[in-house]
Amino acid sequence: MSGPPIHLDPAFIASPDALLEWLRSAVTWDERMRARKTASFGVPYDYSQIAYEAVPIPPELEVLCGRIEATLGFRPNNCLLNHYADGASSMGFHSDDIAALAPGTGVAIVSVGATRSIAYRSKADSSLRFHYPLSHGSLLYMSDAVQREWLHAIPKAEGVGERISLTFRAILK
Ligand SMILES: O=C(O)CCC(=O)C(=O)O
Ligand SMILES: [Fe+2]
Repeated sequence: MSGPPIHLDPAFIASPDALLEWLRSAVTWDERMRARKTASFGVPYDYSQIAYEAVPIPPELEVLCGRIEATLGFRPNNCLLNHYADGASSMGFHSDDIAALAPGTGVAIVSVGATRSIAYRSKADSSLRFHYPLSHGSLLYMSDAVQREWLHAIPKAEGVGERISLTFRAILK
């Protein structure tokens, strides 16, 4: 049985330490969500029942939008950050809202900090499960087809430190 047709590049970011340092110093975190801290840059976006206002994308993230465009063929206009303080911070099984995305685009996730696993469960057969490590500096791409056919989650992990995920989308305006 084959897993979800994801694209995973474990070494997409040349200097992930510098990106993590910049995020730690520059980002003002939103604490409206109980499970983890978030922050949104770019066009307004409603995610998980929270409305994020428009915030200019800083140059440090625009560079990544350009690299994602060169690699995946679409330019994101929103970057939603998730801060997992430690292994107790997690995200349950879900699929992302694809109705809000530009046609033919998906969700690109850059990870920095502690390696966490992303778990997939088939919507058609819940016994069909896969997981992949999201390492410091990696890029994961999930097409709209992945979202239609699979759920994904970031399970709890014992004894790991801080991780930040940067989720890039081309939101329809
Ligand atoms: O933190 C991650 O890598 C997963 C993020 C995610 O699934 C989401 O923001 O919808
Ligand atoms: Fe997601």
